[in-house]
Amino acid sequence: MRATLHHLEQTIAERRSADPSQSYVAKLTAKGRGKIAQKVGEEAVETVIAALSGESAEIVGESADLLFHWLMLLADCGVSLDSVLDELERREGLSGLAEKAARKE
Ligand SMILES: N=c1c2ncn([C@@H]3O[C@H](COP(=O)(O)OP(=O)(O)OP(=O)(O)O)[C@@H](O)[C@H]3O)c2ncn1[C@@H]1O[C@H](COP(=O)(O)O)[C@@H](O)[C@H]1O
Repeated sequence: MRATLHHLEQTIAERRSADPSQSYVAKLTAKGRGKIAQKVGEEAVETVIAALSGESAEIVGESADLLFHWLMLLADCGVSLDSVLDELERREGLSGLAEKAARKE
């Protein structure tokens, strides 16, 4: 999971400055952060609709679109994927500590 997302993060970083006529990443980047954010919102809504329909293939496809556009938004904001994954791992550690504390009570 980490490796796939990191590879896509790297690809996006490389394609941002490509020829917009040859690259979707470059084309959307050129439209600005507002448009990238809008795409994230649209793909999130499409993922929700797919989830409510219960169609696994739709959920997979829309989730992939969402993650891809979310990575594009992170790149545009200069935020690394690692910083988000690190935050999730920090929270996992916190919940582990909370569980240990609860067991001691
Ligand atoms: N993972 C993706 C990926 N997922 C979705 N998309 C594109 O995202 C677009 C948005 O989907 P929509 O259904 O909203 O289509 P749309 O109607 O064209 O949307 P609008 O832009 O018109 O709003 C589609 O054109 C898809 O082709 C992607 N485009 C690229 N990638 C990855 O990015 C890499 C670099 O792509 P290029 O920049 O095109 O070289 C590729 O090798 C892939 O690994």
